[in-house]
Amino acid sequence: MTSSAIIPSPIKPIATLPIDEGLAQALLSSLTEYGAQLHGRRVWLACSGGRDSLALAALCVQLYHHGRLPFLPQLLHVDHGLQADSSVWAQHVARWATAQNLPCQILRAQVKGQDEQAARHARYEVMRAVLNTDDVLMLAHHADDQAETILMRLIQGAGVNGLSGMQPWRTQTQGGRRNALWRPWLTAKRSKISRYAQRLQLPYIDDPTNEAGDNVRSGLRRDIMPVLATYNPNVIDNIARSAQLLSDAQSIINDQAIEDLQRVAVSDLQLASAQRVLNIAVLNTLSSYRQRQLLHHWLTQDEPLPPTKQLVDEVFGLSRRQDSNHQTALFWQASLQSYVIRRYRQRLYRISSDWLDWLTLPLGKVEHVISDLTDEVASTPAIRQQPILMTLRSDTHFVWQAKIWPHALATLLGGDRSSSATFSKDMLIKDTLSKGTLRDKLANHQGTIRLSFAPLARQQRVRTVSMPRPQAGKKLYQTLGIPVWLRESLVIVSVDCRHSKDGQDDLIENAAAVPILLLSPFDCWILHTDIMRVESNHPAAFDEIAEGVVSQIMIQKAR
Ligand SMILES: Nc1ncnc2c1ncn2[C@@H]1O[C@H](COP(=O)(O)OP(=O)(O)OP(=O)(O)O)[C@@H](O)[C@H]1O
Repeated sequence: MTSSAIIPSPIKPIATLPIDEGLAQALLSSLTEYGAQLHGRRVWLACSGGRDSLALAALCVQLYHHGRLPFLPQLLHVDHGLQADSSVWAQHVARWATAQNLPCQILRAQVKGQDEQAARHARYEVMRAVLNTDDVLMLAHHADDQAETILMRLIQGAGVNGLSGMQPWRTQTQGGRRNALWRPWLTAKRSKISRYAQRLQLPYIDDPTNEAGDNVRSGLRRDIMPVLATYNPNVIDNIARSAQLLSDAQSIINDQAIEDLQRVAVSDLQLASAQRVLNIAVLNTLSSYRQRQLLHHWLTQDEPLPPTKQLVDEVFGLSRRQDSNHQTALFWQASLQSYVIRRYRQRLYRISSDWLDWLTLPLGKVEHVISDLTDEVASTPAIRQQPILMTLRSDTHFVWQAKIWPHALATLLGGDRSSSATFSKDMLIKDTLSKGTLRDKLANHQGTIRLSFAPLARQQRVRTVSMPRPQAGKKLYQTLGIPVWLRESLVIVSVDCRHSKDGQDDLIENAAAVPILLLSPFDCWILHTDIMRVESNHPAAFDEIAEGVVSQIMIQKAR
């Protein structure tokens, strides 16, 4: 309730007045249906002070007083501060609650904008801040509200989900906290609630805009619903029944989309809400209506509101393209954050703008010195489990750490004698360099080994063990299948060796750092060098040497 209202007559206690059995049944049967979810949870009631929510609060008081309701909800009233007298309404609700022995909290919302939508948004925001995880918030929406909602959505072109109307029970998670909205009166008619409120002489606040007809909802209420009732007096119940049927249909669609998504999502490239990836080839095995449904579901993950049909159609179109132009980027400003949807090769990416921004942050140079690889690799299994962890890039949203496993590194460099590697000494690359060279030192683990991590320069030529010759820039990205947005996030890991001279560590003369690995946040490639004992047909044996670990930092909103 946001507009000027009429402040009503005196307040009377209602606990012992007669109960409306029809309305009580509506509430109690919803209580039975959601009893398991309600068990042990704190229940609040959002009370505008209007007829419906005051009547629901009154019924709760009465049923509780008669021992038919096991809890008494606490009232939450939101003062939108949009009208000069809104604080007077707030005081009125608080006084009524006190007279009924109902706990009540008055909250002040900061509304950005003037319309109903802005007020509703601000209202839920401020109420959510009060709710603890798993709390339940009762709303007084009723069958007439439901019918109006469905008609409104119908003329806006909603799909099955929208035409399912408001759900009697809906859980929502935001900022890491989960709570539930409960609408126990969706089967109760407005006319019944009005009669009940009058019988109890409830001092509700009358909001004249409800009947003014100057917005879509009140226009439908005033002009359309009475006309529809002349065709079928059960119009409200019938629309509610259609909504229920569509709600069941939506559940089936959701189950199907979840099942399809499990097959089509590329799970090793998922990064919570930052990056979600689909395999287009698998997507194409589904019928086109299931593909569209899956895309709708895929886009909506991590978001409270679905994308438009137009966006789903555009993403569908993108997934169908066969050409090698990967420049198309579809932008989606969703409720919680914005995303870009892109296609690269046979994959579809939904990338959050936080993640895209993070991918452009500069990469620092970092080093790690291993004093004795054989010590780090010592044969106890526990130590073998300890990776070298290097932070390559981090901000308040994401941290990228490279994990290097010393035992795999030792094996790769050719000298882990404790390793049970399948490679024999014979497989070491032929020793053509003189004693005391870097390779020799690495192979014998004399002195210390320095690992350095530096961004891959665009013109830097690199040869992975599966490439016949070194490549740089675009050619390299294409060979390795690195999408455009990951190209500033490539790191070269190099190794060089110091040897002990009079107890001092010194860099070996002319022993330049040798690049051994190329890392991206999701991949690791072993590079071809003559110091390593890996041959191109055996790269898989060293898969375990390194991995990129990117963690998403969940920023909890301060309460
Ligand atoms: N200012 C408010 N403070 C707390 N809850 C509210 C407020 N406004 C609305 N609500 C809750 O949201 C529900 C739906 O809002 P809506 O705007 O349709 O209600 P209303 O017509 O203003 O009030 P009512 O439903 O109480 O007659 C209400 O039934 C009530 O539970």
